[in-house]
Amino acid sequence: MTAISADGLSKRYATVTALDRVSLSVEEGEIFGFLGPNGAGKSTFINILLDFARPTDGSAALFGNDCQAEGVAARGRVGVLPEGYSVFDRLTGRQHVEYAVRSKDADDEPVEILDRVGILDAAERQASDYSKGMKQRLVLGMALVGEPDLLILDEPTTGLDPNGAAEIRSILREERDRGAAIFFSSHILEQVEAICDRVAILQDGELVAVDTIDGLRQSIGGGTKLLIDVDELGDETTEAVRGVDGVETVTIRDDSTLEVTCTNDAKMDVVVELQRLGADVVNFRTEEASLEDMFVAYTGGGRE
Ligand SMILES: Nc1ncnc2c1ncn2[C@@H]1O[C@H](COP(=O)(O)OP(=O)(O)OP(=O)(O)O)[C@@H](O)[C@H]1O
Repeated sequence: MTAISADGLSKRYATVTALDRVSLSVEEGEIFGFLGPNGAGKSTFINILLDFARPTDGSAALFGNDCQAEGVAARGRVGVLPEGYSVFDRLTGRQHVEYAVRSKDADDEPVEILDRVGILDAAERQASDYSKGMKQRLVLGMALVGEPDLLILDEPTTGLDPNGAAEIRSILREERDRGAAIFFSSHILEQVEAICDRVAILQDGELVAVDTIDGLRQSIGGGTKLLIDVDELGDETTEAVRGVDGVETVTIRDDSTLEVTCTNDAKMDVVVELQRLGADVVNFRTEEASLEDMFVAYTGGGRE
């Protein structure tokens, strides 16, 4: 079933178009990554899903329930890790999860949830004394209560050490494998690349790409990037390569290596252009394009 569907969703503030006719859908059983530079409109999109903000045009639905007109029903099957979450001052970790179990009318065992998110040892401590990463694990644990059919997570791994981030990724995979949809925004491209089935890239309120990671790779040049070592690199060389038909991005690595993402057809043209400029090509190899390369290709350089 479709977990999230947005249809021509727009949000305008006085002088800013935060979202511009965004249409997308997220299905149950998939992990969907939501990427975009600062100010692209990611939080606005999530806020409309949760009915913290109202769209100017278009509509959004969760499991077929309109997020605004049927907000309570829409959010009934959803677990949320919001952007600016906070914890209650005097409650322990266990009491937080007990509260989530009661308010969702669920039957989860709080101790099992705390164990799953790796903070069982701190179950009886006041959550206000938890570290940032522990608070984040706690709020994620509360989101998992009641086996939601959709998890909406804002930056679920920020603030966690690498082992912690890997643990959270494996929880998200387990949730996906039991059939839930996971929709999350992230600054950490490597993490999105590691677990997402599909990715959306948002820029200036517009969706510039929605695809699998492999699909994005194909569309920016057959999935490869060229690494060309040249004896001398000047601005004019970079500019000339940028002007070759089919070239998407050109960056310089370590002063003497050109990194070029381009269509398959353009690969030879790049080398021919370098020779025409009199550059001495010392070495030439290809590498799989990373999500970061694709993000740069789609957004023209902005990175969160
Ligand atoms: N309440 C508001 N009033 C006016 N403008 C707003 C409001 N909320 C958001 N905006 C503007 O809408 C645009 C999108 O903001 P949004 O917070 O959705 O971006 P974001 O992609 O979540 O960014 P970040 O990664 O920095 O959190 C920005 O230009 C922002 O200034």
